Amino acid sequence: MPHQSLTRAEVAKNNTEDSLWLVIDSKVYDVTEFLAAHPGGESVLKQVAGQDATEAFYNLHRQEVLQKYGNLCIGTIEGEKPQVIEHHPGDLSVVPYGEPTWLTPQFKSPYYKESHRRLQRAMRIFTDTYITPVAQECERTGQHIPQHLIDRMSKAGILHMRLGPGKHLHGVELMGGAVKGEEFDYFHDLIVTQELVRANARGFQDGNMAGMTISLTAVLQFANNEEWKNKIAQEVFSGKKKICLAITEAFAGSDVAGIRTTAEKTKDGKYYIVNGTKKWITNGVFCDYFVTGVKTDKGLSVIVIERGEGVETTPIKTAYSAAAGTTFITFDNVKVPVENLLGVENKGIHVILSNFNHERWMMTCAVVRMSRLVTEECLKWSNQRLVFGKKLIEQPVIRQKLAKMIAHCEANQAWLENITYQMTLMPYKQQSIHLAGPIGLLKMFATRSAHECADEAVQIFGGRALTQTGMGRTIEMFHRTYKFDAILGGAEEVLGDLGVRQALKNMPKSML
Ligand code: HEM
Repeated sequence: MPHQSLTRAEVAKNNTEDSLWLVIDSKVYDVTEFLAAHPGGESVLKQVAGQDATEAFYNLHRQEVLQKYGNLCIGTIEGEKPQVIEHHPGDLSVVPYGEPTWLTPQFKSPYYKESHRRLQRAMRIFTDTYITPVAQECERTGQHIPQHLIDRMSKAGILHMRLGPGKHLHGVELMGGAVKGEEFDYFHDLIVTQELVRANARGFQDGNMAGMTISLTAVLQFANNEEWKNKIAQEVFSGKKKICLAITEAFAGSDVAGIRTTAEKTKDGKYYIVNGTKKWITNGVFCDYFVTGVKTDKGLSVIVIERGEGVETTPIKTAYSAAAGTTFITFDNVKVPVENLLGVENKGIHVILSNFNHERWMMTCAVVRMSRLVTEECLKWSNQRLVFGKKLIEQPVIRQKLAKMIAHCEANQAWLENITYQMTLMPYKQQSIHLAGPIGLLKMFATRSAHECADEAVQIFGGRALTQTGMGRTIEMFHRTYKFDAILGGAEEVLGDLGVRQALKNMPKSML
């Protein structure tokens, strides 16, 4: 039926299961054929046949449901204009606190320049258009990221940007010229991470090349052979090959020095023979290269192992989607050329530690943004949900919960931006000296905040926060997965301790 102008009287006539129309936000929907397929059942629709069902609908559904089922819409009520704001790719949230202050029109920020704003706009459109639909599908099915999306991200320079500022960005076209590679700083880096998170799929978020962000950096920084380094960089940045970091073992998590995988040199000194296992390796299932922590004769070393004979990867079932590609790896007499060593033999701890700050900072960017998304969901839901005859938000106890969540999000983003600003002014070595502690404390606090936000959000959403589809699905996912941020990249307790120990190094020797 063509889209038409209809009167409420005409709608009212279509009130049987043979022809069942209803009005939602001044638009008319013919749900006759949809009755049997409606996830909420037939009877509820029959109860509002021929009537205005706007209030009932928004009490139970997200606006996106109407966008998805747009084909059921047959017209608009004569002389009326729909009130509901539809989301278009690239749109900023209109929910208070739905965006950080620098993206809120009435506020200013000293940190962001025009190139940051251009990049943010380009990343938001890209994420909304290309990443979110794939992310949602993969999160649900557990499929790994498809090659076509990797290729598209590679072309847009997103894979390059994920590694943070550096020479690898020079001369690379980034998001159609939104920012020059030479100008790319840690605020651009923050923007890329925070925009990608909005795809709202925690397992996929890690499945989307998280392994690369923490392992290719080590190759670029510590490879001993320029030609070999460029080959790997080219293969990975073009999306043809995948790479991940393989440090953690059943025997050693945060205690990196405790790893047991061994690499013994052959008699001719040309190869390492690697034996051992790795656990919880993000992306490992689909990777070609493994930047691996091993025990050599006098200490810890890091070598790049290529998938081949003796390398076996099996998926590990975790609390988040299999889209992350979390793996158990077995190395069984794997022959690795000694040229694949990164940095200096037995000094691998430097290679591993040098990566940590950026990883932890990136994880903080992500969890802080995700906490905001959850807070935004709670604000929307409380303003839409009717219980005990009034909106949820009219209950003071709900407003208290929202206040706490907002305060955590704002505090974390402000601290994050402060640290990011320091990072833009310090070379990487200085960052390790001065910022390892503050970044550790920030990540610890951000995941404690995530814990608070997840807990309050579940109480606000009730049963829907325990359901993987429908209104509460974002809350259910966040509550199930925020611990990944609290454990990966250094557990909260380890990072808190690091922060205080680093601070103590700067305590004056004399008593104060
Ligand atoms: C064009 C009209 C409608 C469409 C396309 C639609 C679609 C859906 C979808 C996709 C769901 C699954 C949950 C979700 O994804 O959010 C759902 C659930 C539900 N729907 Fe509808 N719906 C429509 C109208 C209505 C109306 C008018 C009512 C009530 C009068 C209603 C009552 C329900 C109920 C009770 C559920 C279960 C929700 C829960 O327990 O969380 N639906 N609907």
